[in-house]
Amino acid sequence: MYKEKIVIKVGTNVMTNKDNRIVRPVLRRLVRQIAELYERDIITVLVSSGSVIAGKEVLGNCDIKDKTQRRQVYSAIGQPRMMRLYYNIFHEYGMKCAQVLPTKRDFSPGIHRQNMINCCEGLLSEGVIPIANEDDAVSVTMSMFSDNDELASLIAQMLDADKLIILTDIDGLYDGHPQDEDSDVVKNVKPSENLNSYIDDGNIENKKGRGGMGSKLKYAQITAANNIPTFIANGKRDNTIIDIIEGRSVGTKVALEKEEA
Ligand SMILES: Nc1ncnc2c1ncn2[C@@H]1O[C@H](COP(=O)(O)OP(=O)(O)O)[C@@H](O)[C@H]1O
Ligand SMILES: N[C@@H](CCC(=O)OP(=O)(O)O)C(=O)O
Repeated sequence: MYKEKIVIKVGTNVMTNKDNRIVRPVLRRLVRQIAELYERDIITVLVSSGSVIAGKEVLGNCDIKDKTQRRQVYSAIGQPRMMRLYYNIFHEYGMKCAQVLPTKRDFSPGIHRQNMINCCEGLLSEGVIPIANEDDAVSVTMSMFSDNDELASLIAQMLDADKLIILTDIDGLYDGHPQDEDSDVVKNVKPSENLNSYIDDGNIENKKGRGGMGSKLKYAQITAANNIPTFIANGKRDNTIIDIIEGRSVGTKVALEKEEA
């Protein structure tokens, strides 16, 4: 019914500045491109991180010592804040959005998975953009995704998307340390290639989000192996999504077939 159905994942690092504040123009640029695609009959499912950092904006430091409980609390506070931001911006563009908060259980074969499919397909059929995030408030241990890169990959596969675009704060996968002058963005990657030696996620404990580039590469390769071309690209740049859709060489493309250089 639409010409194309794509899944876009936006990470915490994309939407925050160095002071960990959410940067509204970044969200506005993202929604502007989703609205432009909608006019071209391309519908988007958005997977957005940000609830934990948004909760920190509201609450500041908190006294809860347990890490899991702290994440639950920050996220429960921050998720409606994220949705208010998105709701208002989509509204400015004359569009509607909706919140979908799955846990990993919702992807096990059976009724939960079918409920998810029904909900997402129903929203899309009404021209409403589903905005998914892990339900961090209740998802702990067994029901947790490794991060939203995994959630985005599962949604793309579940809905048989035409493309998955993983937006982060860097131009793509680099073939060495990203800050090293000799490192370049790897343009094309196959699902079977082992490029783990390129990954340098450092001290993951101190990160704002959860995933790291290792996770993006892993889930991009899993998604691409299921015949869904997947892009890892810079969401801080102005027109990244439109450039990818129009076939320009942007970021790292992970796909079964490599493009000619
Ligand atoms: N080989 C690599 N190429 C690009 N980025 C890398 C690489 N190794 C590690 N990284 C790190 O991965 C980060 C992006 O992942 P992450 O922090 O999870 O972002 P997000 O919040 O967008 O999910 C980059 O900012 C970069 O520091
Ligand atoms: N679900 C969490 C984000 C988890 C996550 O995967 O973060 P990121 O690596 O920034 O995409 C949140 O909304 O804060």
